[in-house]
Parts: sequence; structure tokens; C-alpha cells
Amino acid sequence: MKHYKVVAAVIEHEGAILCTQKGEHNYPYLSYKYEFPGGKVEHGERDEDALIREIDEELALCIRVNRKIAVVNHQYPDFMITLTAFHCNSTSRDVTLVEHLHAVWLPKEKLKTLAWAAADQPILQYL
Ligand SMILES: Nc1nc2c([nH]c(=O)n2[C@@H]2O[C@H](COP(=O)(O)OP(=O)(O)OP(=O)(O)O)[C@@H](O)[C@H]2O)c(=O)[nH]1
Repeated sequence: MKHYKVVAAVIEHEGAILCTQKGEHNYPYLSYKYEFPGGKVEHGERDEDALIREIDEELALCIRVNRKIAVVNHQYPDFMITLTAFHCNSTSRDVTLVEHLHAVWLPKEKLKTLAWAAADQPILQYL
């Protein structure tokens, strides 16, 4: 079973948090789900550097990485994921969608209204 180490950015800008939606996916349980943007950490790369790289690649957004919020281990039917979420800030809300279907900035209390990937759901309680 594959095991991915993934970093995710909880990006806050003036009281709202960036939520990004996946498009259709090979695994139906991930299709159209919301996730915190990020991705797999490359060999030898620091978590924080992986996050800055991924957010620039996926969203053309410049972020500052703050504290670690949570580490979640989740078993999907086809792979295992260790998801580490960091609180981040951006100086702008302007994103360019390279990989995602949709992005929305929401206040914390509204995050639970979205359909999140299963691995992300435990992170919401720490926000
Ligand atoms: N970036 C990110 N990935 C997440 C989150 N939660 C979660 O289950 N994942 C899953 O972790 C896997 C690796 O993330 P990735 O961002 O590198 O995805 P990828 O483009 O290489 O592969 P993909 O085609 O599965 O999306 C994906 O299957 C993704 O759906 C999250 O909050 N952020």
C-alpha cells in the first residue's frame, strides 16, 4: 500500500481561509472534494519549503508559513496519507487555478459547510 507524506496550507487572509476544490479524480472518494492546497514533500525537502513551492505552483500565491496545526494519519481505500497542516498567511487573495476546479475564501465558522476530503476533516477542529 502506498504511503504519501503530504503537507497542506491553511492560508488565512484578513479572517478568511482558502479552500480549494479538486476536480474529477480516479478515486471517486476524492472527486470534487475540498482540501487545503499543498502536495507531496520531495526527498530531502523541508515541509515548509515544500509548501511554499506547491502553493506557488498550484495557485501562484506567495505565502508565509507559520505554526504546525495538526498531523493526521488517514487510510484511504487505495493509499495511506500522513497529512501535516500548517497555518499560513498570504498578502493577497488573488489565486490562479492551475490544478483545482474552484477556490473560495471562507471564515472559519463556515468551513464545515463544504465537502472535505476525509483526511482533512479532523483538521477543521483545530481551526
Ligand atoms: N494537497 C493536499 N492533498 C490532500 C489533502 N487531503 C488529502 O487527502 N490529500 C490527498 O493527498 C494526495 C497527494 O496530494 P497531491 O496534492 O500531491 O496530489 P497529486 O496531484 O500528486 O495527486 P492526485 O492526482 O491524487 O491529486 C492526493 O491524493 C490528495 O487528494 C490536502 O488537504 N491537501
